[in-house]
Amino acid sequence: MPKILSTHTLHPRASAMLTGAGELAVASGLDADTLATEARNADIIIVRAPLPSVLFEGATKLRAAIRHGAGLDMIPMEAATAAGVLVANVPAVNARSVAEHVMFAALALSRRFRMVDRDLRTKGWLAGREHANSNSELAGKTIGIVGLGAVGQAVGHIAAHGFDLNVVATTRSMRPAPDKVGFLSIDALVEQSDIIILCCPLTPETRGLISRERIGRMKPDALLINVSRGPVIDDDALIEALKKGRIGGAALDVFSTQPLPPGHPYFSFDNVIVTPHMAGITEQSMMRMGVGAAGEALLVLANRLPVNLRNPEVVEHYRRRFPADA
Ligand SMILES: NC(=O)c1ccc[n+]([C@@H]2O[C@H](COP(=O)([O-])OP(=O)(O)OC[C@H]3O[C@@H](n4cnc5c(N)ncnc54)[C@H](O)[C@@H]3O)[C@@H](O)[C@H]2O)c1
Ligand SMILES: O=C(O)[C@H](O)COP(=O)(O)O
Repeated sequence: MPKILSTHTLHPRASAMLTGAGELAVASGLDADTLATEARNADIIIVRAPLPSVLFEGATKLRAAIRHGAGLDMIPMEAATAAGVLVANVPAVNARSVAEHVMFAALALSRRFRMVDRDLRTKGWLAGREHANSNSELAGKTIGIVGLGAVGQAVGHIAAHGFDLNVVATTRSMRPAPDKVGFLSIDALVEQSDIIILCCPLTPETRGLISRERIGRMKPDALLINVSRGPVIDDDALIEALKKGRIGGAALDVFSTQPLPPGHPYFSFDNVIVTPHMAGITEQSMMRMGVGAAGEALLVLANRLPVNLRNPEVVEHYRRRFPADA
C-alpha cells in the first residue's frame, strides 16, 4: 500500500478520499529532522509546513509534494526538481476565505475594533465609544492590491462592488485589468492607497518589496494588510514606522518567523491586528484544499501527473524514476 505523509490532519472528506488508495499518516513533528526521516518511507507528502531541502535527498520513494493551499514557498522547488519529485498546489480554492479576512481586517482597523472592545470591557461604555469619533467609513477610499491573482481579484471584487472602494492594483503580468481595477506601479500604489493589501507570492522579487523607502511613501493614515508572506515586508522598517505613528495601522496574518515569538514588537501596538496565518482557513476552504490535495495525490497514485503541476521540467526525470508513470 503506498504511503501518504501529511504534515497536518486533513479534512475528513479528504482523508476519506484516500482510504483504500494509500496509507495516510500525519507527521509526528514539523522539525526538519522528523519530516526528513518520516518522508523516507513516503510515496507522497501533503504539505502545510516548510519542508527542508535535505528531505528530498533521502526520500528515494517520494513521487510528489503537494501543497495544501496556494503558496509554494514552503517547498524548496530546486531540491524537489533535482530529486525528480513532482510539485503541485491547490490554487484559488481559499481565495474567498482570504478576501473575506482582508475585508474583516480593513473594517476592524477602520473601526478601531481592538481598542473599542478592550476599553469597553476594561474601562466601560463611554471609554469604548470615545474611539468612534475618529472611526472611518471605507466607501470612497482607495484600496491598493499588490498581486492580482486569485486572492487579489476576490478582494477587488468585494471591495469595488460591496464597499464602493476605488481599486488599484500592481501585479507581475499587468494583463488587462478586471472591471473597476486600475493598474499602477508599486511606487504609485503605495503613495496613493489608503489601504494596501499584500497578496502576492513570496519570490526573490517580492522579498522585501515593502521596503523602508516604500513605507516612507505611504500616506500618514495608510492601513497595511499582509496576507501574503512575512518576508514581503521589511519588519524593522514597519515597526519603526508604527512606533513613530508614520502610518495608520496594520493587520498582519503572516510573519517572517512563524509562530510569531512571544513578546514580539508587533504585539505591542494598539493599531496592529495579528492573526496566526489563518486568513485562508475556514471550514469551507479546508474542505476544498484537502479535497484538492487528495485529488492530486490520487492522480499520482494512478500513475498520472497532477493537474496543477508546478515544476513541469521535472517530468522527464520523474518518468525515468517511475517508468510506469504517464
Ligand atoms: N494567509 C493565508 O492564509 C494565505 C492564503 C492563500 C494565499 N496566501 C498567499 O497569497 C499568495 C497569493 O495567493 P493567490 O491564490 O492569489 O495566488 P495567485 O498565484 O493566484 O496570485 C498571485 C499573484 O501575484 C502576482 N505577483 C507575482 N509576483 C509579483 C510581484 N513581484 N509584484 C506584484 N504582483 C506579483 C502574480 O502575477 C499573481 O497575479 C500565495 O502565494 C500565498 O503566499 C496566503
Ligand atoms: O498558501 C496558502 O494557500 C495559505 O498559506 C494556506 O495554506 P495552508 O493550507 O497550508 O494553511
